[in-house]
Amino acid sequence: MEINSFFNPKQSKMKVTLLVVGRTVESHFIKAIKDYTQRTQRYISFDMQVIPELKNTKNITFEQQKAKEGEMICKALSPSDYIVLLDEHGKEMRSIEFAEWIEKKMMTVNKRLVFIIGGPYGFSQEVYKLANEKMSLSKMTFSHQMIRLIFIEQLYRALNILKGGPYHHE
Ligand SMILES: C[S@@+](CC[C@H](N)C(=O)[O-])C[C@H]1O[C@@H](n2cnc3c(N)ncnc32)[C@H](O)[C@@H]1O
Repeated sequence: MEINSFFNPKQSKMKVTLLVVGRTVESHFIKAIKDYTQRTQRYISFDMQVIPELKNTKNITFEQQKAKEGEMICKALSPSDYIVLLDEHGKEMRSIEFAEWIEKKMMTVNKRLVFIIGGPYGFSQEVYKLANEKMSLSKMTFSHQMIRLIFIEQLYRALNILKGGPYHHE
């Protein structure tokens, strides 16, 4: 990849949102997510939007939980959003390929680029139908809490690659 150290992500109109289901509960993830969020915000407009977790899930099936979470995910989206589901069955990329991908999106997406992490049982069919793309961060499955940190670190890494920074070594 040709690294463009003059590239200025702040000039892009694109806003990146990471949409998640349920608050982050573990303090070690909260701390690290905050750190990588702040680093990422030096480069780009980025926020994490949290859909409140469902209450009393013991009395409903996994499918019912996915459907209810799916309804809330759909409500949080708007027709102008470019939607990417983080999904273990999606397309895999190397970090440098993800940097190139995000650079293209900065030039073509003028509104929100929304990455979505599913709840503990994944996405409902309604959410899959809205997706523009599906992206995998590994063939392995991570918890819906842990993948937040893994994704934000990769986003920060991609932006640092585009700026020609020292964070990524290949
Ligand atoms: C515990 S996983 C759900 C697993 C569920 N069996 C499924 O098929 O989606 C919770 C969420 O974390 C995210 N996730 C977990 N592992 C992932 C991976 N390797 N790549 C991308 N996203 C992942 C996805 O958004 C998923 O909906």
